[in-house]
Amino acid sequence: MKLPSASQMQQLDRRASEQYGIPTIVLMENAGVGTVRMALDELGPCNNTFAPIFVGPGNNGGDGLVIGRHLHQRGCEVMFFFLVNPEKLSGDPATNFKIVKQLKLPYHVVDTVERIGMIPMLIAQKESKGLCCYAVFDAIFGIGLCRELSGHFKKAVELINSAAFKTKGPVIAIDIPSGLDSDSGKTLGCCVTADYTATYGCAKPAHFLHGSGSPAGKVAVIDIGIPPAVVNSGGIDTTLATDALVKQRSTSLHRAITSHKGDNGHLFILAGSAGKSGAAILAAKGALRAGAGLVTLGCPIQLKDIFGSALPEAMTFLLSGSDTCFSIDDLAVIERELATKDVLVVGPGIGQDQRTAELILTLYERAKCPMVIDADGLNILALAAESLPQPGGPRIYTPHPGELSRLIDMDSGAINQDRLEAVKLAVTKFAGSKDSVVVLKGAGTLVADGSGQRYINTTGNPGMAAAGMGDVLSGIIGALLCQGLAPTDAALCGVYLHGSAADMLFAAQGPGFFAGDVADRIPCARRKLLVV
Ligand SMILES: NC(=O)C1=CN([C@@H]2O[C@H](COP(=O)(O)OP(=O)(O)OC[C@H]3O[C@@H](n4cnc5c(N)ncnc54)[C@H](O)[C@@H]3O)[C@@H](O)[C@H]2O)[C@@H](O)CC1
Ligand SMILES: [K+]
Repeated sequence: MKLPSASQMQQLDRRASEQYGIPTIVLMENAGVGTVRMALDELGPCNNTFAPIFVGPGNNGGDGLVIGRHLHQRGCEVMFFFLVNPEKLSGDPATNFKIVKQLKLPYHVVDTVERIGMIPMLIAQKESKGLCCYAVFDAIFGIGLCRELSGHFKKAVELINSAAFKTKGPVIAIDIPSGLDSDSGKTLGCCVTADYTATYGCAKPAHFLHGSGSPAGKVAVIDIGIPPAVVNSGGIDTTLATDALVKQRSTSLHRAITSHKGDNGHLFILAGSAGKSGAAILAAKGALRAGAGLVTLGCPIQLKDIFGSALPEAMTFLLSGSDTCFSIDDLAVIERELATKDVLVVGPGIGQDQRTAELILTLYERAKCPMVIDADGLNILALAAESLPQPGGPRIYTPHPGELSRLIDMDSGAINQDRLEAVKLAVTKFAGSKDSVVVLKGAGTLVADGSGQRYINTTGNPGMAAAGMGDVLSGIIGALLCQGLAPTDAALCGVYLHGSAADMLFAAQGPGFFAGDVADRIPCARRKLLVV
């Protein structure tokens, strides 16, 4: 599912009307009718109910007027609350206002903070007639929002979000919750927290950038009649990682009946150090559960006993360059080992010892195989950012916002304000080459590649904010690369499977599961996706 930016969406609307002659008022009518159908499907009939509709100054408000008209036709008592003087509306919203007036539908102008304060009393009058609220419709601002909410606009949003209002009925946001920036997901002052969002033509990035905590609630995409050819030629570079997309990108993971371990790749992992041996075990576990044929853990001498006994399915390769950590003195033997391996995972728990840093930077430059770089591997790259060599092969970087902040020298607060832009910056500024992929972890994990494509993941939950989750993910991505997926697909499918496994645990028991539990669920998540 393509996710256009606000300006791309405006272009799609424009092309539908200018190139194909579809009048914008028809698009608006389709939007309103589609929303009412969605509401009826979700909430049941609306006769003998009432519905407050908050109407803003632009076309989003116009959608609200169409919705009100069609609810009225089905027996609902609509109450329009205009946040601007409706006589000053122009274009399609003005036309729809004229129809509302002809139909003598009741409306109130609430264009000051004081007038917003009167809304609860007006609603109480409806309730005193024994009517229940069907839903509250937020048609204040859509993708045309261009500055922070203030004054009575802010007050209206606060009223919709207030505890007293929430008990009245579900909130349905029109196109996008008012106050939410469509491209970045940033809240401009404050934003409506909706139960449902009816969005038009295409969903927008902001609907999914907050992961399972989205203020958009359940999102329904309403077909308003924009020809698919317009959407497909819109140059949209952001895509939602849906079940269908991930299925399509992972079909090559299907196992032949005659498959043997040699067919499924050999992963080499450099992870862990004294006190952080668990990072290596979790990465190896993630990789084995995600189907890597063979996994070998590079092993500093001091960790020999732990690595040897913790996970019998993984092999170990003793590295004697340093007792406690990986070292540049291990380079020759590691390079020999890599000749028989398909993919390298580096970073979880390795620390930032100078000898380790030299090793990682040299491998970054020389290893021809795909390399997944996580945690301290990323911190080492960040410290060397000024003189970073060109990578020797495909590289997949898996930072969380703090690590990305060090990598691209951008404040992590600024990264969180616009994660889509930050991940794009990272893949161009830092990663550079066509085969580079950046995975920005968090609620609504992002994947960006050197071709300019960006993906928003749809799986995962707050239970994943726990130790070792990233280690498991690096192993999963390494395993998918081993099984032949291209770097972008390995990252995309890896984050999806990781989140999907965690979602099974969250549904069964809520937060408190371990990273290792997530690894153990990967085969179920994979089976759900691939059937085999
Ligand atoms: N153009 C089209 O063909 C279609 C547009 N549709 C609807 O139109 C919406 C976009 O319409 P518009 O471009 O008119 O934009 P909006 O309706 O989102 O609002 C833009 C108006 O709000 C004002 N504004 C922006 N931020 C403000 C703030 N913080 N405080 C006060 N005023 C503020 C702007 O100056 C402008 O007057 C979409 O989200 C969708 O709901 C749908 O009807 C489908 C068809
Ligand atoms: K809205």
